[in-house]
This record gives sequence, structure tokens and C-alpha cells, in this order.
Amino acid sequence: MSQLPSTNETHSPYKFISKARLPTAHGQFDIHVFENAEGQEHVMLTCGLPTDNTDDVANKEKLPPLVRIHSECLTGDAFSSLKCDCGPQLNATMQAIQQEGCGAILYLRQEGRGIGLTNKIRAYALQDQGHDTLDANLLLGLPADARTYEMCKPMLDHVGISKLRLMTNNPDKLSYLEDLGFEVVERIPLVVGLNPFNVDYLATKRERMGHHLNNDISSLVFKPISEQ
Ligand SMILES: Nc1nc2c(ncn2[C@@H]2O[C@H](COP(=O)(O)OP(=O)(O)OP(=O)(O)O)[C@@H](O)[C@H]2O)c(=O)[nH]1
Ligand SMILES: [Zn+2]
Repeated sequence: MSQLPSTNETHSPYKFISKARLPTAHGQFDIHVFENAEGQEHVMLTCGLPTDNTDDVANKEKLPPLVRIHSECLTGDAFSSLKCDCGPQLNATMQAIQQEGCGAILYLRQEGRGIGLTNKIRAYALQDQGHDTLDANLLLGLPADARTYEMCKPMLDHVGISKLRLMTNNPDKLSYLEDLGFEVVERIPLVVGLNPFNVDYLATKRERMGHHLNNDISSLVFKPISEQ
């Protein structure tokens, strides 16, 4: 079995490396890359922040920026997998930030809730046999969620965000950010991309992982991809 990087050991701190413009189908972002001494990378997309050369005075009048902390999901983000809600969540976040004209997406390279791609596919194989997303991790001898969030601090500090509105259904992300000293003034629910293949996954996240999701996910309307 491939080794799970130890999340308990102290990683060297992440440093800002470079920033560039990134035109996307959803609009213009800046992309910032951060790296630590071990060569681990994380990415942040921003738009409309004072450091993106916008008018500082105008920004002071606005609500705190929208922020999304998104964990890497190759299958959902790149391959449009229907097993999870990651792809639609990423798209919805990019659209919301563009609509509002200000915000940041921290794209953390913590594939598979931090267990890595290989182990996530092993977990998917167990899910094919009927195990849910949490038990599949546990059966592999891995934590249900191996992610850490300490890298958010240098990333958000770099663009001067201390107060924010967080787009998530995951209560852990809120408490981690607050523990890091950030003021989360609002949690914005992000319930998109429900489909017949991920309804059980989302129900498990609600029932066993404490995610803020509708009590009756099955009552949410399933929208075909073309309408999402
Ligand atoms: N181990 C494992 N990881 C999964 C599975 N399905 C999705 N993932 C991973 O779960 C993570 C989803 O992360 P986020 O999009 O940040 O979502 P979240 O923690 O559920 O919280 P939200 O902010 O509410 O979306 C990604 O790293 C996915 O690769 C699964 O069945 N098993
Ligand atoms: Zn996913």
C-alpha cells in the first residue's frame, strides 16, 4: 500500500512562489502558487482583492471576501465524476466569486481527503462492494479525513484576508480557520451537483461526518449537468 504522508508531522512552512493572470471560462482570476521546502504545492485563485490591483478604497466598503477552501479531487474536478459533488462545487464557487467580483479559492492538494489518489481509488473499489465513503477509508486502515489546514494561514495572509465569508458545508473547515485566527463572519452553504450516483455519499457526509446538508437530500431536485 502506498504510504500516507504523515499529517501529524510539522511540515515546513509554505511560501509564496509566483502569481500570474489566469483567464477561465468563468472569468479572469489571478493564480498564486505556494510551496514548502519539501516541494509540496498549493494553489490559490483570486479576483478583485486589493492585491489584484483593484481600488483599495472601494474594497473597504464591501462585505468580507467570499472564500472557498477546496480539496483536490482529480476524478470530480477534472473528469466530471458523478460520485461526489466536487466539480459542481468548484464551478459554482468560481461563478459566485466572479459574480461578486471579489474572493479567493484555496485549492489544496489534499486528494481523497488527504489519503492521496491511489488510496482514494482503493477506497472507491471498496465502495463498489457496498461500503460507504467513511468505512472504506477505515477498512484501508486510514483516517476518515486526513486533511490539515495550516497552509491556509500563509496563503490568506499573503493576500491580506483576515475576515471572510466561507463557502462550505463542512463544519471542520470553519473551526480550523477560526483556530488559525481568522474571523469567519458567515458560512455560505454550497449544495450543488446532487445526482443519483452521489446521493448516498452526501447522506453519509451529513449523517456520519456532521456536514450541514439538507435533512432530506433525496428531496433536493436533481438537475442534469447541462442545467447546473
Ligand atoms: N477518501 C475519499 N475521498 C473522497 C471521496 N469522495 C471525494 N473525496 C475527496 O474529498 C475531498 C472533498 O473535499 P471538499 O470539496 O473540500 O469537500 P468537503 O470537505 O466535503 O466540504 P465542503 O466544503 O462542504 O465541500 C476531496 O479531496 C476529494 O478527493 C471518497 O469517497 N473517499
Ligand atoms: Zn470529489
